[in-house]
Amino acid sequence: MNITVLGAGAWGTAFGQVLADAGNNVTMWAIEPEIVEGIRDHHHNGVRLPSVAKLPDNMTATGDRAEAVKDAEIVVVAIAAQFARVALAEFKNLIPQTAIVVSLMKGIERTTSKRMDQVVREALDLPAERFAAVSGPNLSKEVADRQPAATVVGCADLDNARKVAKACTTDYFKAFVTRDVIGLEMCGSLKNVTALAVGMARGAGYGENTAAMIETRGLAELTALGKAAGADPKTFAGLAGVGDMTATCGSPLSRNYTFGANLGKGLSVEEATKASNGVAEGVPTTSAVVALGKELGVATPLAYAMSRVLEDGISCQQMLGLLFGDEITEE
Ligand SMILES: NC(=O)C1=CN([C@@H]2O[C@H](COP(=O)(O)OP(=O)(O)OC[C@H]3O[C@@H](n4cnc5c(N)ncnc54)[C@H](OP(=O)(O)O)[C@@H]3O)[C@@H](O)[C@H]2O)C=CC1
Ligand SMILES: O=C(CO)COP(=O)(O)O
Repeated sequence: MNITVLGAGAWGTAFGQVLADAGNNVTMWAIEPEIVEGIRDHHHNGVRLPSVAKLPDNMTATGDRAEAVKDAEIVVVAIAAQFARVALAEFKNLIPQTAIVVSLMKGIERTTSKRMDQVVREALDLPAERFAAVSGPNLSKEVADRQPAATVVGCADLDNARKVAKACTTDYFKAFVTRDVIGLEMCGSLKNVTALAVGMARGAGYGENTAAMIETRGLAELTALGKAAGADPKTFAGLAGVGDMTATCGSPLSRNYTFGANLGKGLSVEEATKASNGVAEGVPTTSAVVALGKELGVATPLAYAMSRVLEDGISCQQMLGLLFGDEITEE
């Protein structure tokens, strides 16, 4: 198949390699000429994925939007979530009417509290059956190293989910399918907020008990919010839920975990942003989750506590103190 990936960041490029390894012709679109030239002329993305010495031969790049998508059967979107709407507006009349559009993004739009399925479909005026989300425990560097991993492809039309899953299946990358797009979106976005908190606790020197407490309460929070948004509770126990929570909250390869760890070590939000090796989606997503919780009538103590860290600079101990009320409750 001809597949175009919009955004040659770490995950966009690593997923592009998966698609190329699966036998597809892959075109990466990027704004920065340095990235385009690197991938097109040298099969290397030295800016965002330097660990891969040589990207596959069936992977090229362009900075021209029309050229990028003109023959695409699948268009994959891997742009930082807060910029997706603006970036996609430029592709609205260029993407073929038959193409399936796949989002790899894990974030909630801060200005609207909308999930990426909503943002992408609104920006491109796309029917539900032509939108798919991909979410799972997929730290980009490990996937780029071709370490065994699995993911979940969600689409309202299960045949289209299968088409996308087949397109990204290799001997090291396995894709499952689901109809639960909302569940995938909620898992991917909210685990980033939890990873910020776990990272912060680790950076402050706390151990396994504290990390497990935050992860478990984070999972409870994302399950409650996801259910209220219309997700299937089963999704939270799967790869995109518990799976991604485990990977992201347990690895310094995660930008969200590392951002949190830097806060825990005493860096300011500004300093942690400067130190970040790519987008930490949990940062802008945190306040969007708090707003979404209010909209859906679901308590979001973890997201609220992290929003106080990000907005008011409260300490790790103060953040942890906000996770629980004073009264004794059932778990
Ligand atoms: N890295 C990972 O392990 C995983 C990441 N994800 C998700 O995938 C998404 C992308 O992540 P990743 O590739 O790692 O992030 P990076 O930080 O490596 O790259 C961000 C990408 O967004 C692009 N971008 C930013 N602003 C704009 C804009 N205004 N217009 C167009 N493009 C823009 C960047 O382009 P430029 O380089 O030109 O600035 C770059 O391609 C995120 O939502 C992330 O949560 C999901 C699973 C795994
Ligand atoms: O989503 C991820 C792994 O599944 C990557 O997490 P980060 O965006 O925090 O690096």
